[in-house]
Amino acid sequence: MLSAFSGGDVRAAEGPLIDAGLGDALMQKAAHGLFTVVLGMLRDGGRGVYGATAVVLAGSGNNGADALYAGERLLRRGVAVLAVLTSERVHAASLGAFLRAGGTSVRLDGADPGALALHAAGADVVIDGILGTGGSGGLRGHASAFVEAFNDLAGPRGTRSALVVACDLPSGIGVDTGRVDGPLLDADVTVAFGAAKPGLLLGAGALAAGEVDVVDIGLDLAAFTPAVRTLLDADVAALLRAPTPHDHKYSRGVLGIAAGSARYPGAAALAVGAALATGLGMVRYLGPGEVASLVHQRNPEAVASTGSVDEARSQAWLVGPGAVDDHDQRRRAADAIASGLPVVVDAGALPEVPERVGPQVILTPHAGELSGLLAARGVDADRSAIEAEPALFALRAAETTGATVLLKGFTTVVAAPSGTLFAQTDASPWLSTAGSGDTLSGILGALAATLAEDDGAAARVGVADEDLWAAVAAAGAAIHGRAGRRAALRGPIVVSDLPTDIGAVMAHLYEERRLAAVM
Ligand SMILES: NC(=O)C1=CN([C@@H]2O[C@H](COP(=O)(O)OP(=O)(O)OC[C@H]3O[C@@H](n4cnc5c(N)ncnc54)[C@H](OP(=O)(O)O)[C@@H]3O)[C@@H](O)[C@H]2O)[C@@H](O)CC1
Ligand SMILES: Nc1ncnc2c1ncn2[C@@H]1O[C@H](COP(=O)(O)OP(=O)(O)O)[C@@H](O)[C@H]1O
Ligand SMILES: [K+]
Repeated sequence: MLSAFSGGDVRAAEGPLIDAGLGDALMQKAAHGLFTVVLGMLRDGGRGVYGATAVVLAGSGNNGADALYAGERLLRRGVAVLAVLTSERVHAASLGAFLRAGGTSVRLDGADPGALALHAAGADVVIDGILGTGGSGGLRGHASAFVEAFNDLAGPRGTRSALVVACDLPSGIGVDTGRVDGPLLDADVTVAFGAAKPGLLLGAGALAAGEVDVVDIGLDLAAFTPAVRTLLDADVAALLRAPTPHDHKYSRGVLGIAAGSARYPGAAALAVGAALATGLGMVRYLGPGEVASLVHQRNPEAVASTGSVDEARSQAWLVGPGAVDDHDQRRRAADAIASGLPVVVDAGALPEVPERVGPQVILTPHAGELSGLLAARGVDADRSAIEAEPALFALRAAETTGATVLLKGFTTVVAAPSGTLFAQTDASPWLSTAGSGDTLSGILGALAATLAEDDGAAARVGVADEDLWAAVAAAGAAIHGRAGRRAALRGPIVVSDLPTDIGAVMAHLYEERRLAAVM
């Protein structure tokens, strides 16, 4: 599990060490970690170390100091390093050490930002030490002009020649929110000190951070609660429930699915296919006969009926994908939500959610649907406001409804009503295609059905019982994202092919768990 701690908590954890006179040692550890990552990137990129060129962007605070001390270490390995001082003030000791090691520095104010940006764009590595956890709001003044010029000249990440390494976080992102106001340097790698910060895992901040590498600087965060968590493969694998020789189809978990309608029959087929590929005892499909026929063309193993929720005994429910303008499907959605069983509520069923439910109800809105859900409860937030601060609004919805809320997007944010947050950035943008959400809901439904009666599941993944459904939702997003990445290797994603990739991801996860057990 990757756990992110708020900027305030990381500072509080540093407090006793700084009081004990270890502040400088912490900074040296941070700088050493940053230096080590940069060395690795130069070597892996085939650029070599001796004779390489680097630009250190150093702001007024300790973040600039970390970057300058890393620059000092690079100089001693034969890298030519220019420090661009982005503020009027600079940490004197680190600049002194940098200059004594043979570095050159230039102040951004008074210099031509375009010329410096051109130099940086031609360097092998740019270290972004403009702002760290002490920053507030987007980049301002000279730093902002420099970054805009660099982005214009160097081009987007992935195509530019300079590697950008963010020191602790990409300067200018909201440390705790991932909110981005104004220009930023998109990092290839972010080297986070002591712990990841929430902004590295959320929304636009996660996009800017690139790969996140956490360097241990000796902080003890045991007394603090993570602000955001990301499940890694091992966590998802630990959560899964594999069939045992004593199982039969009913004990493995039955998922009832009330999805699809005359208008959108395909959504039902996609959700059923994804649920079966995730693995479970049985899918009971409830819906119009013509939709059931379509489901059966692809998945004859689904058991279909036109009956009610009460007549279809299941361990969990999935309601809503493609279910619009259909009175019977609306009634099934309301009944499933009222059943007290775990239920995944998507798309057309979201308006059926009553004022107050429990965390076993997993809502799966995208930003537009969340806007509608909140508006119906007197909270005014349009789509762009939600996209700018996804965690804030997912939490708001979870607190207001009592449900677990999975907010879809580039990063999937899951909020439990307890306040626990997960963020998953496993997906490929190729997943942004119609029907993709229907497969996510099928995966979630299958996980819910297999884990509904598994008392040990929360402990296996290391969360409190009350947060089990949030962890299940995060695991579903991880599986969906991984399957999407795998599918995208073949070309643009065709959602109806995704079950093959879901099955392969599940096989990989079970294998990971088997290996973990024998180690
Ligand atoms: N503490 C420790 O022991 C350790 C800490 N560590 C490191 O310290 C970092 C935190 O350092 P920090 O607290 O000095 O804050 P940091 O972000 O570098 O600078 C803040 C200054 O920037 C300015 N400013 C603010 N907003 C701005 C804006 N939008 N645009 C432009 N300027 C802006 C503002 O100055 P002002 O503008 O007021 O002059 C403010 O005072 C942390 O991320 C990690 O890297 C590691 O070494 C491990 C040990
Ligand atoms: N830019 C993106 N990068 C990665 N995944 C994305 C992106 N945009 C959307 N997704 C994912 O694609 C799916 C889209 O779901 P949704 O909007 O409900 O589609 P539909 O209703 O057509 O099935 C969600 O799982 C979402 O997280
Ligand atoms: K930074």
